[in-house]
Amino acid sequence: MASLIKTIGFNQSRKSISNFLLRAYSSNTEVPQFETLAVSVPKKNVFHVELNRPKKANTFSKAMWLELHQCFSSLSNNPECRVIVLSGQGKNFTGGIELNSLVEMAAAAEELPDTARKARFHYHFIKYAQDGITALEDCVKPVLTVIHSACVGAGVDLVTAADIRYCTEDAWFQVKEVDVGLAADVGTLQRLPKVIGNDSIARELCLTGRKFDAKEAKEIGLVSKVFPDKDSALNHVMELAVNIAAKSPVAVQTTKMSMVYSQSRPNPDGLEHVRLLNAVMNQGEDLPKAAMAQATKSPPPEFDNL
Ligand SMILES: CCC/C=C/C=C/C(=O)SCCNC(=O)CCNC(=O)[C@H](O)C(C)(C)COP(=O)(O)OP(=O)(O)OC[C@H]1O[C@@H](n2cnc3c(N)ncnc32)[C@H](O)[C@@H]1OP(=O)(O)O
Repeated sequence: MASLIKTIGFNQSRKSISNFLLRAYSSNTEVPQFETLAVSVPKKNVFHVELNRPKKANTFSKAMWLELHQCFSSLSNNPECRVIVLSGQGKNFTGGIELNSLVEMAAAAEELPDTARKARFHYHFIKYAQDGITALEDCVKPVLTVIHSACVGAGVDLVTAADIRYCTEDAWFQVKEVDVGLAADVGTLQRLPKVIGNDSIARELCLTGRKFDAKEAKEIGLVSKVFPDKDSALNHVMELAVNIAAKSPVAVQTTKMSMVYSQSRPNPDGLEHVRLLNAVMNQGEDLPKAAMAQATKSPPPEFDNL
């Protein structure tokens, strides 16, 4: 390592040295590549997924729905990945669905000969889009989001499928589907009321499509913290991600699975689910290792990837 640093040269700043080491570290880790998403590994076991269509306000193209599904499914199965940070590149988090793709979808369905075939086409397209969003919830690794500027339409569907949401002071939100002639169909109507725990506010936001700002998002519980800007939000979220990534992946991932399962089920079902999960997971090495460290006030132990 010393010779590696020497070759970088003395005139480079500390920051550029750490960036170099970051890239060197990343190159040893398998990082999936996509057209509409940028994936990097800024910290050990922490993957950063960025919506990457900044010139088009990170709108959801047909490819983006599929790539979200592929990306979060692959990270769910990647043992190196313990926590995922999700944010957007450029000026906005996302402007929602690419409006021309909605028009194209309607036109393609119109080409079909009858109602049954048109309906089946719409059904498959909606499922295709839903799968891109639900992939965040199905992913067993926690997904922490940083939302800045516009988070419109499908953006709200996306962030309500994540585990933890932070935003910047300039963030604003809009469940805009009703204004483009649609009932939101990729998750907001199901998840937003549960996320904020207030059905009346959720219905008001979904039925009116009115914009709301970061302050209101915090008040209603859509986001848990508001930061002055994207850099400070990302710095904070990376610290949080590192903290979670250092914990037992068995405990963290089982916690997420149990909370997702229990979100829309009666408590007895959730309790049975976690009983069955822990009947298996408690046989792993993480429980005795972590419990012993706590009991003896030892430094936190290291855990194997899962
Ligand atoms: C089965 C799937 C069901 C899913 C349904 C989902 C529904 C929805 O998401 S409804 C919401 C649809 N989105 C909108 O109505 C937003 C429209 N856009 C805007 O309001 C603004 O563009 C925005 C606030 C997002 C950003 O404003 P800003 O001033 O920062 O940038 P712009 O110059 O307006 O945009 C930059 C370029 O991006 C293009 N663009 C933005 N949004 C969309 C969009 N939704 N669809 C297509 N293109 C979009 C914009 O035209 C600019 O492109 P260019 O002119 O080539 O520079």
